[in-house]
Amino acid sequence: MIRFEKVTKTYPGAGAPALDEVSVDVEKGEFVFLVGASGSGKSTALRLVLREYRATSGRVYVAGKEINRLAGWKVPRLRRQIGTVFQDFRLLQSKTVAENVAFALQVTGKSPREIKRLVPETLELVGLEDRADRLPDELSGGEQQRVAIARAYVGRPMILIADEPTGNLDPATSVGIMKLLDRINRTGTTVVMATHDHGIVDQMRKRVIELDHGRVVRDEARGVYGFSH
Ligand SMILES: Nc1ncnc2c1ncn2[C@@H]1O[C@H](COP(=O)(O)OP(=O)(O)OP(=O)(O)O)[C@@H](O)[C@H]1O
Repeated sequence: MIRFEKVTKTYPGAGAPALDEVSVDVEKGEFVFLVGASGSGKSTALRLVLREYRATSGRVYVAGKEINRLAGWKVPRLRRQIGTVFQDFRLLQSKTVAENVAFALQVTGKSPREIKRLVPETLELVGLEDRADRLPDELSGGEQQRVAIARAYVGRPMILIADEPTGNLDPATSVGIMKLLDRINRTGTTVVMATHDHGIVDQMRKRVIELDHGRVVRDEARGVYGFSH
């Protein structure tokens, strides 16, 4: 589903590359934690998958397509197949929960009928059916992150990318968010999550890929966060 072949990304003006000849292969339906110290290249790897940047060298494949070569006008279609969740939720503050989730479908041109079906279904999946008409600032952090996950998932993407999704949440709330991501993964969605959260990684026992100065230094099935951090 996601394949990096000797991918190097050097930001303009930077000395060392942010990613240095990274090769990894993530199969459809996998759940992968991306770990490593701050600055090790995790976000850069995720942004390459979204074609926010192009690799300086090497190849990035998403669903079999080499996305460095993708024409600019095809990038929105690529991104529609990838849901994204971030540490800071990024909800539209003037829209209700249901409107935030619906908006993700409206911009992709889904019909009002489809939207009417998918939004309540997805809010139920994330356990927020009774919050549909609230505004984001009337919700707890954990609830806001559930809205963000609903918005990321409502279009049924092939891939869900989560960059520090539990970074602003307490441990108990984080566990709930992880259960939700696990449930989404079980529907067949490939999940890649960058995190500093030792507790979560150790508890979930999923594949762990560790980056250090832009290089893959560990890739383990059912791994733990690691001992060196
Ligand atoms: N837009 C950018 N322009 C220049 N350098 C950048 C840019 N984004 C990241 N970098 C550099 O690339 C390296 C990798 O950064 P990246 O954000 O990918 O790391 P990270 O592992 O996600 O870190 P964190 O855990 O703090 O989010 C760092 O040295 C960073 O300073």
